[in-house]
Amino acid sequence: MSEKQGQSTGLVWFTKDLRVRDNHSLSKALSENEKVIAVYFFDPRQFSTTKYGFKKTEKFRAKFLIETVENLRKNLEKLNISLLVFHEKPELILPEIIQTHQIKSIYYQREWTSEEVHVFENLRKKLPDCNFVETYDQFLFHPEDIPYSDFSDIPEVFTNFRKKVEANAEVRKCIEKPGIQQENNLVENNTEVPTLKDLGLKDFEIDSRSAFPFRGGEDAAEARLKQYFWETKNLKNYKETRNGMLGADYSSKFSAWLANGSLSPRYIYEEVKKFESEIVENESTYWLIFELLWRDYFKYVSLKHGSKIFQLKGISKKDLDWNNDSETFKNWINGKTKEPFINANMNEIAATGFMSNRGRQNANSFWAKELLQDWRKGAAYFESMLIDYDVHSNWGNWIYNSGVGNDPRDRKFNIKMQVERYDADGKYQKTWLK
Ligand SMILES: Cc1cc2nc3c(=O)[nH]c(=O)nc-3n(C[C@H](O)[C@H](O)[C@H](O)COP(=O)(O)OP(=O)(O)OC[C@H]3O[C@@H](n4cnc5c(N)ncnc54)[C@H](O)[C@@H]3O)c2cc1C
Repeated sequence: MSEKQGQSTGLVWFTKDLRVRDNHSLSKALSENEKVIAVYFFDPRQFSTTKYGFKKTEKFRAKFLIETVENLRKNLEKLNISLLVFHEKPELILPEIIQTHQIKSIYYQREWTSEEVHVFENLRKKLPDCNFVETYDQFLFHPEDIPYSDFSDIPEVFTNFRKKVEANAEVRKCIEKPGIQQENNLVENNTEVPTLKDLGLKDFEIDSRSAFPFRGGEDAAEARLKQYFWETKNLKNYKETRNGMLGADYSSKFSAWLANGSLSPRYIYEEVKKFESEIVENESTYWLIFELLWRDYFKYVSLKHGSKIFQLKGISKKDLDWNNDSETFKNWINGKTKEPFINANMNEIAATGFMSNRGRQNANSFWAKELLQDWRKGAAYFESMLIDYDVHSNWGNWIYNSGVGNDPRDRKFNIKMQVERYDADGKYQKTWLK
């Protein structure tokens, strides 16, 4: 339905699409309803302790998320849209909101991994009269636009996927930020954004060595893009610097904002195209889009293979022998292995919630292919710690680097050679082995 329903109120349920710009659920709700309100849930399940004994979400991502939701609330308020915020399971609160505000339709980003689907399915059962409007809004290349009619046709090799997508699909244009609504669109809102303490976590100062010294939220994301592209023009050297490990500027650092949806990949794409026409078009400008295609690819891998990405065999048919030694795990996470380079990386993630792509590949390969430990425990630890945790990118990269995914070469990283190539002067290790 594209016309406004008489006096209807639509609810935008924000999940991992925490932005105002280029947000399809928000735009759709505004175009189809007289009034629109919004809601966000800090779901306690996301802050519980895992079977491995650590938090599902550690303080780094939690703080970033709090900042993101505060910023979203402010930006929505400027449009006269209220964001209700709860620290509770959605299925316990949504039915009441639906009733109080006489909501006919709920708009949200479509997800397909098991935990998210479980919540949505539960709600559909509880609210049979409600219209659930789902939109894929996390991709660069929309699922309806890629040249595969069925997800089962997605190739197992990234290059085959990339080439066909690049030749046959286009990135959809961003939609503009919505206009300001009438003041009577606002509703009474006594809800509060929880603190780290409310989520069972301790407050902390950002480590001065952090490669990710940024705040959460759409405003910070756009400021970072402006700085990386337009002020410093770092984008034009991205391909040469992207394998760096120290400082904020060797790579874009877009991942954390992309992961919670405060930055749209289509917006990045449009800005790259603008940069190419106004400043320079080179291998580096292309490479950022190339990396965003990797991001898409892991989403398509999980759409194709479902929960296999969380299972020991991954998407392979390999029955490998995996160990499960708790002392080895402790040494790995505490930076006490025999490899100083791995230790430095593990110290970095423990102190900041961030690790470079180079570091992640090495830490993963060492855990799974050198120590031969259950790769899922390593992936779960990264899920806990990473400020930019994304279910598809994390588990997809982990199966890829552990030999149970879609790396056609099944590489094991030679740590000594990696050090020679990426930390020959030892600066990175000196920074993180203090
Ligand atoms: C074991 C392992 C776990 C990972 N877990 C995550 C995760 O949970 N969340 C996450 O966003 N990325 C993950 N990555 C991918 C990658 O390491 C990060 O996206 C990247 O380091 C983030 O820094 P950046 O934004 O500066 O990247 P840039 O080099 O600036 O790249 C730009 C964007 O491209 C995408 N991208 C780049 N490399 C990859 C990749 N290998 N896979 C998927 N997307 C990529 C990201 O969205 C990134 O923000 C993981 C990689 C490995 C090897």
